[in-house]
Amino acid sequence: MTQTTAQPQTTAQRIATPRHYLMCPPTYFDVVYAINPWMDPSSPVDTAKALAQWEVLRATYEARGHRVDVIEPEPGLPDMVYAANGGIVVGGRALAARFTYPERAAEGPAYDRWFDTPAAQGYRRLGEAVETMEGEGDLLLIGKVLLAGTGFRTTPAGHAEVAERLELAEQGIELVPLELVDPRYYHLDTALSVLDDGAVSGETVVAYHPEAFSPAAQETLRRLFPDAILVGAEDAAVLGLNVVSDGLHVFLSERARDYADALKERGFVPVGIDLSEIFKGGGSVKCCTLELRPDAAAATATTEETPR
Ligand SMILES: CN(C)C(=N)NCCC[C@H](N)C(=O)O
Repeated sequence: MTQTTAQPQTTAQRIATPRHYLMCPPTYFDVVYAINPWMDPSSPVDTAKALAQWEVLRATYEARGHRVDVIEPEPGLPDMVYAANGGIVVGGRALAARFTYPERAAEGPAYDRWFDTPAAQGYRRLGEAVETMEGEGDLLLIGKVLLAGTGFRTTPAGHAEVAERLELAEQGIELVPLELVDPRYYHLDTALSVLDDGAVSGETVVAYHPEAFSPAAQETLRRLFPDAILVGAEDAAVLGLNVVSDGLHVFLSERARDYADALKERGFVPVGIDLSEIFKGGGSVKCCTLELRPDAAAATATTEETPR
């Protein structure tokens, strides 16, 4: 069970900061192969319903003031809706994914090409990864730490390539590997939510399902985040941890009830979303959302150069 208490556990001020997201409509979404335990090709998918649910998610972000860009979906790539897997963008540097399974291989080049479009102006296109690396599925930034999942998809060599090509050391970012051990939680973002990077509130907050991690990774998480929200089996099993947070609003599966209560106690505003069709492919809110993080230094320089 998710650990909750009756009283608010924080005095920290939660403040939403505007984000830039990339999403891909589920126009060609289907479950025609099984590469994770959630996928059952014999169970029918209602693509029109998936599209309607996805539109609600997009509109919900926009209503909260976030910018959403959309990548053109490609026929024959039914998992392309899971934009978070398409790459990783930190400090304006964009590295496209290299997928584990051949069924998704063509998504890497598709996401890479998007970084050459006018909407991607301001982001530096680094091309595709050479090593296996499934983007924000396994790589979650919190402040100056990049939490990096491994065990099922992204490899340690993929982590090393990310560190080098995104120039993490130069950006003052430390990569922290975390081993996943339960095949249902095959990507880091199915087992851990980044809720607050502490930039505004001064309090870094994550939530995670401890049993999804190796004993060593659990120890690392306890050390880094002693006040984390621990999410129980029931909420984890509806992919409740697969959330997007803007520092105040936490967009998550409407089925993760205890987790939503725990979020309220910590001063967040949970925003429940129904993605029941997209869930059939083994993903939820976060999977549909790639966060694009501009180069803060370049943005500051541009602001300073702008005549008043
Ligand atoms: C949390 N994220 C981004 C994900 N978990 N992605 C969903 C990927 C689903 C796809 N069928 C696959 O197995 O690759």
